[in-house]
Amino acid sequence: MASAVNKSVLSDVAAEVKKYHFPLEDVPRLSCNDPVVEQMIRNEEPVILTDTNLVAAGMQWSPQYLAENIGNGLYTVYSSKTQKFLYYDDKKVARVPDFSPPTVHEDMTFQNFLCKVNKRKEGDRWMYLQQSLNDTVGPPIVRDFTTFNWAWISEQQQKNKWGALTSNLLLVGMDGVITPVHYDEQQNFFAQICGFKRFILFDPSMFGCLYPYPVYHPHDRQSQVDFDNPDFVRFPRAKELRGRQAILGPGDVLYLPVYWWHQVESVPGRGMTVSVNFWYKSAPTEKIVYPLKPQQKVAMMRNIEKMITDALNSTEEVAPLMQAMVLGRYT
Ligand SMILES: CCC[C@@H](CC(=O)O)C(=O)C(=O)O
Ligand SMILES: [Zn+2]
Repeated sequence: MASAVNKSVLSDVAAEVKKYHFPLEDVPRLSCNDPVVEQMIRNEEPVILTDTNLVAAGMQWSPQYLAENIGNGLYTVYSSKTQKFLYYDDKKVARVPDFSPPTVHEDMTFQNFLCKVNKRKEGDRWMYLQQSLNDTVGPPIVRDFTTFNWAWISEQQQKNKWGALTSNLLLVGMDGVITPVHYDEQQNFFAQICGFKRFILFDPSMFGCLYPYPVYHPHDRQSQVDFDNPDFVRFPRAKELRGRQAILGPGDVLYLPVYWWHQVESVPGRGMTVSVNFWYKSAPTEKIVYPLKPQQKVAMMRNIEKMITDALNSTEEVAPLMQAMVLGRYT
């Protein structure tokens, strides 16, 4: 099946998206039947799949269709003063006394969310609905959900020995919203339904150039580098960033490997976006093979940070202890 997204539209969108200080190479767009795809997924390389038919009847999930069919359940809607929706973990806020949450979240019906978006005026807060699909959705949505291409995606899960499907997040964004650069600890098949999303991706070995917040911080897994205004004094190695770009249109599915950094932008001027992601627990490490993969080193650094923070029972003492271990001895 040909790519549902028209190539000339994709090149128009590519010309519209914001440019940053780092070079970007295009992620390949391939048919899911291309033998190269199986190898790329096994090697944990990002790839855009143009013909999975993964979300099938979900392709009719326009914001209007969802408002008419999703029922009157309450959904999590984040609002932000800016276009950026920097994720924070509620459970870690207590550890950072002067932390001020960059977004506010409230539960509301889908209809109320859409009404607020349609009534929004210049200067009002930006809004982004992010809700795990669960059994509160209306019967038509449940029916559509059953038409997803579960045979194909379960085959990927089994072939790559991934763990359980942990959630399907329904993402409905205003035109122009941005999820700043971060990594997740799960494998992700990301299905684009409405509008266009531009992914900026960096492989896990770029950890040293993206300066994530400390593990105990509410912004754990998120980079401290602001791509719109990079602070090269605090974060000098951000100059070394070299990334990849994936522009997704309706029907496209991105394989986003675990620990790969990504910033996700709902392309301005192309309408509201609707996406559904599929998060899977990653495969357990069967046998340690050297040299270790960058992902394994990130997991190791996380465990060491957690262990030291818990053992010291103090966040302030972590850096002095690690500096005492390393400065003048290993550097
Ligand atoms: C809360 C998850 C947001 C999503 C990015 C986006 O579509 O804005 C993402 O980061 C992911 O699927 O991993
Ligand atoms: Zn993510």
